Amino acid sequence: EPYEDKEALLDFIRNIHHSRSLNWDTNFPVCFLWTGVTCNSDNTRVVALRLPGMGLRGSIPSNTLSRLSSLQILSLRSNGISGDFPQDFSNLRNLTSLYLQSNKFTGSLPSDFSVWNSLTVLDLSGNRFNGSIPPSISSLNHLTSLNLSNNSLTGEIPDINIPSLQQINLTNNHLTGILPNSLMRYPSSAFSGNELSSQIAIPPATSAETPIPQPARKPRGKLTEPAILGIVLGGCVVSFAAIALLMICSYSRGKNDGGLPTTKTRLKKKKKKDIGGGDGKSNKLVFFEGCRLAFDLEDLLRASAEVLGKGSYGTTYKAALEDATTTVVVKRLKEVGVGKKEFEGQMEVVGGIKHENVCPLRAYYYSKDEKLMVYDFYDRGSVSVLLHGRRGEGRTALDWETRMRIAIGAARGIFYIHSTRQSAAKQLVHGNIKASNVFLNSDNYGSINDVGLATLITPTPAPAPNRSASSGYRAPEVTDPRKATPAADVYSFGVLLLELLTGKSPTNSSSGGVRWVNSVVREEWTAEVFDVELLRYPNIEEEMVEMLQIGMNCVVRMPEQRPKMVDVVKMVEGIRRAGGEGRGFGSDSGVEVAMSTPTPPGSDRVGSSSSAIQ
Ligand SMILES: Nc1ncnc2c1ncn2[C@@H]1O[C@H](COP(=O)(O)OP(=O)(O)OP(=O)(O)O)[C@@H](O)[C@H]1O
Repeated sequence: EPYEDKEALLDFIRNIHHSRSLNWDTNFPVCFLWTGVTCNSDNTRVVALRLPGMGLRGSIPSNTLSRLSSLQILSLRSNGISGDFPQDFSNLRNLTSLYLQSNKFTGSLPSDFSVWNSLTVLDLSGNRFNGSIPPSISSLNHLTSLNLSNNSLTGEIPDINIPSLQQINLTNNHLTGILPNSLMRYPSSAFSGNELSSQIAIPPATSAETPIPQPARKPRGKLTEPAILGIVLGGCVVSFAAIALLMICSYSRGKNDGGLPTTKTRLKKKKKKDIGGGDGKSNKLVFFEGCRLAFDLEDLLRASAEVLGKGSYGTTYKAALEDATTTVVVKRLKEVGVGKKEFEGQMEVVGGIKHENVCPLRAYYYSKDEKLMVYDFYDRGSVSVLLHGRRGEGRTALDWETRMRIAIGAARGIFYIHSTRQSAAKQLVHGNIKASNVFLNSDNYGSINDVGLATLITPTPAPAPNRSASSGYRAPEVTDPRKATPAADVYSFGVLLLELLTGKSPTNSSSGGVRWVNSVVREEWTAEVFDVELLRYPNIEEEMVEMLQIGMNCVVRMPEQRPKMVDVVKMVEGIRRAGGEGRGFGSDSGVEVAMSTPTPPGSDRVGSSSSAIQ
């Protein structure tokens, strides 16, 4: 814990009015749970404080934030803070980014800027600062962005000769005189709205900031491969899925149904040789309780099937029956690295899970040569498809509400999985959390698929473009996915959150996605980091910033420093609560829901520390 910084933060918040509630509870770990606070890697110091739009009012109490001497990023933008620029901020010598824009600061700018010689971004726009621009500002020789627009600054513009400075905006002040030579290289619109002598022609622009280029979005081709495979393999696949299902169902139903017509028996014999490996008699499709698959062999004979995709664990098929109401997904596993007993034991645990945020496993099949799993078909596709499918082609954007529900549902589902026992001695872990394994349940909340597979299967490289499909989500300490830990799932969930926020898939560039977010967050180019599709929704910025912080907490490098899933659920549910606008999410009690769900057969619940934090 950063004890001294914690005291400084408490002194600050107790002495300033804030209309939005903050979860700065002294019992919560500052570095993991406190809204807006980011710590260094060993959690001894606070390095960033971001409280945009928290309804802060009045002046900043002296000798509070100035004690955060390791602070690098300070954002208090979009509040109603008044009073002078805090003199004691001169103690914040490590500041790299200072965002105080859109407040009600008055008085003159600090006279000696040289104390912040690490500063790269300075935004004091949209306040009521007056007086002149201090020449000492030109000593900030790391500055890349300076925005003093929309204040009441007077006097001449000093010589600001900073080679690193890329953006400058001094518009809408009362500056006079002529523009110094050192600033001639910037667009004249950067100085409009002043009373400068007519040495330069000033176009009537309102914002003069050089637009930050949007990161190029690569076309996402995730759907094309299954489509192509579907076409290429169509013929044989249709027969495979239909025949496989036919055959396995005939095993399971043959006895009950009192025999099969001749034609089907012939098929049965054929498949027995093909996939049963001669031991077909003892193998059958095992349906789980609650499975209402209303198909029979006739239907299956006519079923059309297509490849949905090839993953690291095998090939996934969609099998649609002719009645147009029954569609199932069959996953054909390869390289199962465990024996029949262990496989069946695991399937019983997974099949026993009944939770609204975990996709149900309907049935499985095991023989020496063939291992199949049967799931419901989700016709809207995975979260990966919803997020990245058909970008730029008039697709329906995935709205913020749904992204929040995906995050909350996925968190609850993972927490439930972690609360289930794989065996008497072992907690169940997912091991392969990623957007293509999350679907929407009937309430549009996230639901986790592929439970229990990672630990069973010897991973083999999936075909491109899926080759690195899991690696962008994989925690750095995981070398063998079969040995994933709960903390590794937390990491992968963090990547999923960042993906929901940025609209960017981590799958194409190994951990590049996260590194990208990290670098952008450091600069707090907020509008840049978030998915452009989200910019159209009003009043969600604070929620996005909060989700971003949770994501960042989950992807810290050291596994023991990541929050536990029980806390993640509360944090994600708390995003909306923090907004305090009465727009909650149902019971908003995923933890409690999970805890009170009946124990799945064959699995004991692991105790949880959920009561520790309320
Ligand atoms: N029940 C389902 N309903 C609809 N689509 C599904 C279902 N199960 C899987 N898919 C989709 O089929 C495709 C292939 O899935 P599969 O699980 O084989 O590979 P993956 O998720 O890409 O990788 P991995 O094998 O590592 O999980 C994915 O796009 C996935 O989202």
